[in-house]
Amino acid sequence: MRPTRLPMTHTSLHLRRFKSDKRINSFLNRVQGDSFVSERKTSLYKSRAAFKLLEIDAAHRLFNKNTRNIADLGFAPGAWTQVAVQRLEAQKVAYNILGVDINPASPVRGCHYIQGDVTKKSTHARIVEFFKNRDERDKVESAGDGQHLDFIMSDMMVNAMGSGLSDHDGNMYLCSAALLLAYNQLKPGCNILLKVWLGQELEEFVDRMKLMFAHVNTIKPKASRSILSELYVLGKKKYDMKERGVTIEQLFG
Ligand SMILES: C[S@@+](CC[C@H](N)C(=O)[O-])C[C@H]1O[C@@H](n2cnc3c(N)ncnc32)[C@H](O)[C@@H]1O
Repeated sequence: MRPTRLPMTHTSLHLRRFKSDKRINSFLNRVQGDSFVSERKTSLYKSRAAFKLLEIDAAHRLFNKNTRNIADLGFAPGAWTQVAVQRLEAQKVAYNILGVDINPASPVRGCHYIQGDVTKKSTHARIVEFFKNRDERDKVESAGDGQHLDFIMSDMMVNAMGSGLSDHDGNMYLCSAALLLAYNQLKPGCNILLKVWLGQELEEFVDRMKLMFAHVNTIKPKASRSILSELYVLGKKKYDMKERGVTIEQLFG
């Protein structure tokens, strides 16, 4: 009998990372017993990541009438954008959501997507251009020094196979790139949500965030598997960097 082939879902793509049958079986056992994966199969979300964001939103009200311009960094396959759309449409908020991912992806209906590496200056320039054009079209004034973003969410994670960095180091690098975008483009008073990976640089990273945000919370959603070193950090109410005298050098060395 021919072996049953798994469909090419996100899960099966992950399976390519496991070399032995033993590791594949142990992964499958874990995933098959995971209620959030079962829930995803019956929901419309593109990945189980949606449930983490739904949980954080339920506790912190991330999406509201003041979150019009949103950058979704590490967008693919798009579940976080789906959640944002759902939450904003429920509140009748007009939105501009731009998904950015280093890998190819399809945009979510009503939103936009660009393929780009968030650690590259050129990608930041494309993000700024997108929101600048949207604000001009919608006749919305930018804040401070031409800031356009109302919320940044980043679920970015390095591909351990290709980056040559450890999960923690790679993740810290991505988070710094997201924080730099926030320094330059997030409006004062606005929030950022970042996926972080436990490790030795995390404390220092959170301290840096405290120079930028009035409140910084560390969150472990139930939907994030407990065995993973994954956490989320929410920076709330960005300070006005100029007014506070916080320089880019202080933050990024
Ligand atoms: C956990 S997945 C994100 C899942 C997504 N939040 C969702 O709801 O569907 C992490 C994503 O980060 C992306 N990523 C990793 N490094 C990146 C980089 N340098 N720039 C942009 N995206 C990156 C990966 O391609 C991957 O799609």
